[in-house]
Amino acid sequence: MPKIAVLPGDGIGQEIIPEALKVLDAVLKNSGEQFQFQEYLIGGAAIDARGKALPEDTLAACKEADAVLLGAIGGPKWDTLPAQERPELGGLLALRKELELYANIRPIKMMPSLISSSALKEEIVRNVDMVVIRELTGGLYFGEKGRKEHPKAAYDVLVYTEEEIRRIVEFAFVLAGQRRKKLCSVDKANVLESSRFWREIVLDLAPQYPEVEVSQMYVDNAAMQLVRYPEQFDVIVTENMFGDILTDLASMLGGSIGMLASASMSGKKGLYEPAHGSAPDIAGQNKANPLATILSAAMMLKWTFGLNKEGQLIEDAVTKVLDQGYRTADLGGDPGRILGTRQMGDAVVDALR
Ligand SMILES: NC(=O)C1=CN([C@@H]2O[C@H](COP(=O)(O)OP(=O)(O)OC[C@H]3O[C@@H](n4cnc5c(N)ncnc54)[C@H](O)[C@@H]3O)[C@@H](O)[C@H]2O)C=CC1
Ligand SMILES: CC(C)CC(=O)C(=O)O
Ligand SMILES: [Mg+2]
Repeated sequence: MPKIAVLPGDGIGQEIIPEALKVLDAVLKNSGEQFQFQEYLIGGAAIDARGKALPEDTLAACKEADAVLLGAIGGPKWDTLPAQERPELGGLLALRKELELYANIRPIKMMPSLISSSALKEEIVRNVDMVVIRELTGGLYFGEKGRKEHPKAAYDVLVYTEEEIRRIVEFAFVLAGQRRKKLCSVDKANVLESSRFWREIVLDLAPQYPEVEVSQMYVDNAAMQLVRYPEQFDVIVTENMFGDILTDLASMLGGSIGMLASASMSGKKGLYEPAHGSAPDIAGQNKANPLATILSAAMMLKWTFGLNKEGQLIEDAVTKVLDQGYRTADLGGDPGRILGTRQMGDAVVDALR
């Protein structure tokens, strides 16, 4: 039986994961598919219970599992720990590296019923339909970091090997070939040597994908273009930190960070998680939007298990609930139709029936 390691993590991670499990249970029951779900600790919860952010049994279970479903990690309680011990570097980033999840896929698509939730005007966001491919196990987040004395200083090194760039750019070319065949590589090649190297590799690979129209854009311009004219983008491929920042920005085109699902892949194996964090400001209040996690679970069914019909059923159920006017607080809308986290999970389950 396929195994799914479930890692709720911290803050709203504890509230959104049960909703995704509820929805998965409903859709899998109808289809007769069986999976084994097992929960493990990660992040601050693991530090508190076990003294480290990524305990051995969690890592072993994630390596053995066919897929990992994760909520979110981190929070103020653990912010004063040394960087390597924190839930972020010691937990989630260590897990991504251990599982070699180099390709992070973040789809941003305007759902017609959420146009009024977007941060931008209708005519700008109406046709937004893009995927950001973020390199996830290299770059600035994984380079050497440290402090120096005399004079006091701190550093984080941005380094990429040729192989790391090649595999993520190839991944993006292939995906672009399956979509509208437009790839935009985002970098800072006017300043960074690693970006100049990245550009060379993009140009080297481009002739192998003649059907894909490729462009290169500086990251500062890309941030502006995402707000000015987002429908120009089909697939974006970019460095780890650039992708982290640009996708939080782009999430608001689609209505809320609470809608942005993600898959982090290495072959068929994947870790599925919402793009947002543990939202300490609303944790424990039944206010978090569980839809990014529910949509990440749909991505899991499609990308790891090839259950396209079941994944699509979940996506259609989410669309139906939103079309009916139901919202979580982050999406705004009619105050009479604002649901809590659990009630939104229930509404998606109802819509599956
Ligand atoms: N993948 C992960 O586990 C990530 C973890 N983090 C960690 O999370 C903690 C909080 O980080 P922040 O910078 O505040 O980012 P965040 O994404 O947790 O929250 C930013 C803002 O978005 C709101 N928000 C986020 N998700 C939401 C949802 N599902 N529904 C409604 N509103 C939502 C929050 O209430 C907050 O106002 C930090 O410890 C950070 O390191 C941050 C990003 C990703
Ligand atoms: C722990 C963070 C670096 C994670 C994050 O912000 C992200 O993956 O989007
Ligand atoms: Mg982020």
